[in-house]
Amino acid sequence: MAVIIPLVNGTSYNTVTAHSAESYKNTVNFYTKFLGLKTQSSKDNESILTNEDICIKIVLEESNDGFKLDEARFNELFKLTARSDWRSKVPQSLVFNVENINIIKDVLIELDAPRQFHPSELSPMFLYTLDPLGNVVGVTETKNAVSTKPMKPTSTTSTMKVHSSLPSKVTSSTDLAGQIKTTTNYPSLPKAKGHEKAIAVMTSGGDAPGMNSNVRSIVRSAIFKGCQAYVVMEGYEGLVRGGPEYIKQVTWEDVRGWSTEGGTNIGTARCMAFKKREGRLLGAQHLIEAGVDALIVCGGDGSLTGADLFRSEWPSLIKELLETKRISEQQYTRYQHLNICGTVGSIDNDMSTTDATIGAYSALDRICKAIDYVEATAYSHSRAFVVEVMGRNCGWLALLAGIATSADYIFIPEKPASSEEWQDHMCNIVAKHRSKGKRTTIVIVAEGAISADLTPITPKDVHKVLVDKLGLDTRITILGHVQRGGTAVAYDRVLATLQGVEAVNAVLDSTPETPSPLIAINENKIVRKPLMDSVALTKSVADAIQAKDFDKAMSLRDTEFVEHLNNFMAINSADHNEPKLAADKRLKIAIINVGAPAGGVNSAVYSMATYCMSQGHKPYGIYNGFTGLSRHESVRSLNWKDLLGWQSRGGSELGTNRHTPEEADIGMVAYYFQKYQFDGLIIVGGFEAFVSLSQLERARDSYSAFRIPMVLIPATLSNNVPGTEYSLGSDTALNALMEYCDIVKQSASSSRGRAFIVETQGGNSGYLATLAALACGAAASYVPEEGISLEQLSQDIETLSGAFENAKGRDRFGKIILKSKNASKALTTDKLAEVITEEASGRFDAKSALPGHIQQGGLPSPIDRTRGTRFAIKAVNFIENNQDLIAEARSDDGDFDITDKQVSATASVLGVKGTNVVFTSIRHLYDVETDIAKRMPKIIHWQETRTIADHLVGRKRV
Ligand SMILES: Nc1ncnc2c1ncn2[C@@H]1O[C@H](COP(=O)(O)OP(=O)(O)OP(=O)(O)O)[C@@H](O)[C@H]1O
Ligand SMILES: O=P(O)(O)OC[C@H]1O[C@](O)(CO)[C@@H](O)[C@@H]1O
Ligand SMILES: [Mg+2]
Repeated sequence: MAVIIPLVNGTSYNTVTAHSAESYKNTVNFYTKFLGLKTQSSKDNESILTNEDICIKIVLEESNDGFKLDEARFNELFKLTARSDWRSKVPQSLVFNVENINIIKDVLIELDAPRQFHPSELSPMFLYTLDPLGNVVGVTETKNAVSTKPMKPTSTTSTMKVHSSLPSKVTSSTDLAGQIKTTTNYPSLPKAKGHEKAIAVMTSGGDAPGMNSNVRSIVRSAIFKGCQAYVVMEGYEGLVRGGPEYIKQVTWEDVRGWSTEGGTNIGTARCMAFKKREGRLLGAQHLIEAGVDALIVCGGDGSLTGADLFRSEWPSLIKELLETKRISEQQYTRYQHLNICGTVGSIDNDMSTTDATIGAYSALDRICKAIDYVEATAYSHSRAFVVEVMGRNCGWLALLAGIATSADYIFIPEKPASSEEWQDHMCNIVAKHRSKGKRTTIVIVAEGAISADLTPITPKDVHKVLVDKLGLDTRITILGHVQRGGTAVAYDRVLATLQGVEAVNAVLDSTPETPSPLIAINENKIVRKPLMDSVALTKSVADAIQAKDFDKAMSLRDTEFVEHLNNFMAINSADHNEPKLAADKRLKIAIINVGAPAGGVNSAVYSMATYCMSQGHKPYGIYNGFTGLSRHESVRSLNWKDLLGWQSRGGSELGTNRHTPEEADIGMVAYYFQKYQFDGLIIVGGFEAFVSLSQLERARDSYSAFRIPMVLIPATLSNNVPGTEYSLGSDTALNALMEYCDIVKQSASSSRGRAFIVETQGGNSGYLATLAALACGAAASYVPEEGISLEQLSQDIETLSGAFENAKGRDRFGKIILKSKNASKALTTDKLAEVITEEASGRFDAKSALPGHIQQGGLPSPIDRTRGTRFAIKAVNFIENNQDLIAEARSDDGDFDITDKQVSATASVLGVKGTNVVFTSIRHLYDVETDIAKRMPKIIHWQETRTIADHLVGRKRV
């Protein structure tokens, strides 16, 4: 056995996997004792350890081999003496004296120079392989890919640089050379050998944008893992019909370019025959005839209900097939278990246990754009519009569109009212909005909208009420199938791609005992859920609606759905209903933008203000950042009418700049905080906003005006704010960049032998480049976290040349490469294009393409708008909830004494982490989790995405 001990520089974190409880404990001890790392967080089977330079995650996996390393052994193996520059300001360099290397047994050390040095400064990386007695039997110089050859033990003492690597598992020393460069900690994609399964994918039900990305990802992941990939054409219809025309084996090339295409290229259907047992019997027979071992179904609640039924009936189906001699004894034995998995693809977002279904955000995007357009003509004529959106049994599209466009009223099946109630309620709200000076009225009706007695509410019904009771000039717009059309938004492409990879993993992990999985997303994490439970829960919502138990239906919907609905009702009734809170609970809350503009910032301000109004608080806007405040006292009370339309606008209506309070004059900032007696502050912005919050928190000792709850809503296209995996604006930016890439890719395709190098913004963060590469199927991406090594560049040019030669003038061969502006100081984007063209020696050429500030986006994406609302309301709640805590810290004589807990709870960053939305103390984030010099969090949450993006385009890593 061998174990790899990785160390990593500050830009990322590595995962060390221990395979027994004891080695887990010892590994943790090792890092804490010898390297002085501190526990940042820990669970039973996982510890994250950091200091200012390193962040390592140690994970205990199930013991598979009884492998152990005890502490004494570690001591023996590693007499590590940290050199004096260990904690110096050379964050990427960790230098140790490693003694007694010749007695190292079962241990492999990857030795290398730090990652981000200029290639000319890099020393070679060696890979030592040791025999069971601890002798070094092989050394591989991986930089030049020198093959392993036996050699004598090396000297007992040497000074070496220990390089980062991300080994995900303990592996046999014999095949380490192949494994060492697999640097992933998310869904680990082993090399293509060993699995010989045939994995089929189908799309079913209504098509949804993103289905093609899902199919592409499943096909390529399956092939990558050494499986055969099949597609079932036309949904369940193809299963029922069977044969090679409907169940086809496909190749890597067959799905080229699919991620940019809307609809589903393998066809879909609503198949009545599959609802009957005879249809499913035929389906089982055809799957077995085609030799398919596993089926992945991408479809909505109906399709997955069908899949679940198929799975549960499988034993009886194959028994019948055997008895009627439609399959052989051998086939019966081989296909005992139906290996099935669901990836939820439907625009309706009506499947329980997942926050989003593939296609739902693309449909929402179409809806919001349409309503933004309608809004303009409604304003011109001062008209009302009734807009019908899709969603047969689910109001998600209508609800989210209601929030994203600040519609006046929505009708959804989950929250019906009696006929009289809804008429009065709607007219009341619309009339109040009109009386306050609003010229437009937008009412959104879900296709499945009903009243409390289950009678459908149609756009015509609503139209009649608006005309008859309010006398409004009213029009109806039915959006129809436009909502399902077009290419997928970035979120859906990424979701579909990651879910595809995870679905193949799940299928390969599956045993006859494993419940069939459904691949879901919770907040920002791809997770597996039992298909059967998800189907049952989804059905129970529909049953509750049919039984008119609407409270139950609502309680069975995801908590986020309920949260969105409450938020919509609160901001929609702002300023004309009686405020919720008693007078003594009402606060003065300020909001400010800091940093570059980002999509969703205005939504946050709009929602913060309207929510404050509904609660009874007084919202203030601080215009033009901290300099606006210190120089011009730019504080204005926010009023409802002035904010109309902000929800849908790009940029920053408050005005923004990058100055922190200290740069602006923190004394003046404190003075105005005192003058206006603010009870809480919400900062919306990126890294400068993060630094600003830290400055204000640390200045509480000197300025009592800052002794109030303060919270940061991250908003930056760089998505580099510590404490969160998502920042407002990053989705808008990703979509703007993706659309740009699709266009240049099309141009490259038409020119045949051409690649475009697209330069992305994002400072030192490679987030945009990485995610856009995944969404567009880019041939490569270069990011600041990795730099551009000449070896990798040569390899990429080689791969591209090979691809162009194979293309032989066919279409869909447009190539793009994403490059973060800061990926290399020496290689500018133009230079890179020149170098590639030169090196390609006429086989193809490269051109640079600079989207620049287009990446800030025009209209904010629905994701940024609705999350802006959600975060703003959570931020106000944070300020409300922490008033008492900070009051405790203020003593009578004006001294300020605050515990860590109080800091943490009263000055925090709101963020999405994994499956949760959390508040994290600014002091902790600043001191522990941030690389201030690089303006980056130490932990890069999207690291794994790079590996997947590379695998799916066949990029070879040096
Ligand atoms: N209860 C069921 N038993 C067997 N098959 C089913 C069942 N429900 C649905 N299916 C199969 O799944 C297909 C698609 O279902 P449905 O039309 O409800 O769409 P969906 O998957 O919910 O997607 P969407 O709602 O997005 O259109 C059906 O045409 C049928 O073939
Ligand atoms: O395209 P079809 O078969 O008319 O189905 C329309 C239905 O499909 C969906 O778009 C997806 O389920 C529903 O919102 C809509 O009611
Ligand atoms: Mg459905």
